[in-house]
Amino acid sequence: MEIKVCGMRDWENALELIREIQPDWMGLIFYPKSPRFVPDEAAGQLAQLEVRKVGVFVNEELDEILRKVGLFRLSAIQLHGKEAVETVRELKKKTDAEIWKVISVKSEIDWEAFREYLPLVDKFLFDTATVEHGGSGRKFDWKALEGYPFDKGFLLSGGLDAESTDELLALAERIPQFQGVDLNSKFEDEPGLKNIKILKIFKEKLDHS
Ligand SMILES: O=C(O)c1ccccc1NCC(=O)[C@H](O)[C@H](O)COP(=O)(O)O
Repeated sequence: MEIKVCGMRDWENALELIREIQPDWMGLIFYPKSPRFVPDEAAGQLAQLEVRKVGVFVNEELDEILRKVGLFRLSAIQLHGKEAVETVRELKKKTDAEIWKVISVKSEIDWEAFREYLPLVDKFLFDTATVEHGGSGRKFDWKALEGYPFDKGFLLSGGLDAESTDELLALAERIPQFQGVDLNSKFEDEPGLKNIKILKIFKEKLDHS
């Protein structure tokens, strides 16, 4: 199962994460209202990290997204707002980076609303719907995923913690398109600073269950 660790911004913490966990993806948040927001000044260090980086954007201008892709050497773009299909189509014409569309879940999911995104995106990512958009530390009811109708792979996020591994592995058995997890606030000592020991426990439980 793939692991994305989101909301990184501290250089030493990021180096330790890569050394100890080797995540498949590291998430950098470019939503100015987030307590995990990464400023341009951090690019000099973070762009050099030897890990695939995904930039998280909420209803951002395309030019600004593309600027960050270059500045931070992003491998993927996570669209975490209400980005319309036409916006995603325009973005896809302008970048080789992967594009991920977030599906924010309140209760039931209107799958047909996402069908048009299929040819344009590399993954979906499910998260709990909240006014802050992300990083809520809250799970949604994963029963909503049981009817997932597409072949496209997806990541799951929203309040995942070190105790979630058994349930996650059971879900992956039932839904093969479930490719990986996105870990954030439940693994933090403070916003933007991850507790590597707890992440290690999570990874070991996932690998040895
Ligand atoms: O984490 C944030 O501060 C954030 C703010 C606004 C949009 C997205 C944000 N995070 C993006 C992610 O992909 C998180 O990992 C995801 O929301 C899950 O977070 P958590 O519920 O804390 O596990």
